[in-house]
Amino acid sequence: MDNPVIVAIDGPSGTGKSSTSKAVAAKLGLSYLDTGAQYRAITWWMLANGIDVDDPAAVADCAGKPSIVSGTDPLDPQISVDGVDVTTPIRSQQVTAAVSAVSAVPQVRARMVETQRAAAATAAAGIVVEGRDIGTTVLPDATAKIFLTASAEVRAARRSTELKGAVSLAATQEALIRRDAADSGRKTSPLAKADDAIEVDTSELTLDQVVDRVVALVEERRATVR
Ligand SMILES: Nc1ncnc2c1ncn2[C@@H]1O[C@H](COP(=O)(O)OP(=O)(O)OP(=O)(O)O)[C@@H](O)[C@H]1O
Ligand SMILES: Nc1ccn([C@H]2C[C@H](O)[C@@H](COP(=O)(O)O)O2)c(=O)n1
Repeated sequence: MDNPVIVAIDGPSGTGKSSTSKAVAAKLGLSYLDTGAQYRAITWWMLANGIDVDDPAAVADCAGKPSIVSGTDPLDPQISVDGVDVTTPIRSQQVTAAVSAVSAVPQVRARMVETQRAAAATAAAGIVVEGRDIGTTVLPDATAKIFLTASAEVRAARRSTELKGAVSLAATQEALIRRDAADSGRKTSPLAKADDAIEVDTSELTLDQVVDRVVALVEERRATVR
């Protein structure tokens, strides 16, 4: 039997990690884990419980309290906190604005990384894991590591379309750049491309083209490690 294939997909906000990862996992018959959703879920819990997200000590004290359960079906990725389905509320502007601060706290990261490694270790056929530090920290021995990029203009335009113009293009771009700076600048496992990751610039590619390219890269890597 083939070894489970582990695919790490990292990159800044809005580069297409989630869309690509879900489609690649579905095509290859693999599980899927959205680690950003996990950081959003713990952030949602902190906000719901009145924790000051700008106080790292307060966040660290509570890091072990919520029980977070992530689904790994690429066709229906769900996430719950203490039994509450938070798949939709974790996408709110309030959570988006607070998630970089919460995810910079080492105690939060330690807990999430443990659950992420456990999910990868128990995925029978293999898994596509997306985030910011998967190739560098969480799964450094992944079969294939992909780092997605796209220009800030393209990423903001994509998000703006998704938000149906509810927020201005300029404000969307500014928020993306601010979040990337916070995620790249934190001390503990910042957003970074692993030395052995393959960079795919998605600016000029359709989603289908990105998915085909990533599937081909995974198949190539799989063939060399078989
Ligand atoms: N290659 C592409 N061409 C056009 N639109 C795309 C492409 N890839 C993704 N999109 C769209 O861009 C938006 C952002 O994509 P997605 O949520 O997959 O990015 P992400 O990197 O996971 O973002 P985040 O890190 O903020 O969660 C979505 O609306 C998605 O449909
Ligand atoms: N491996 C990860 C994944 C995500 N984060 C943080 C940083 C992001 O701004 C935030 C939300 O992620 P998104 O849903 O936009 O992919 O979560 C991280 O630190 N490490």
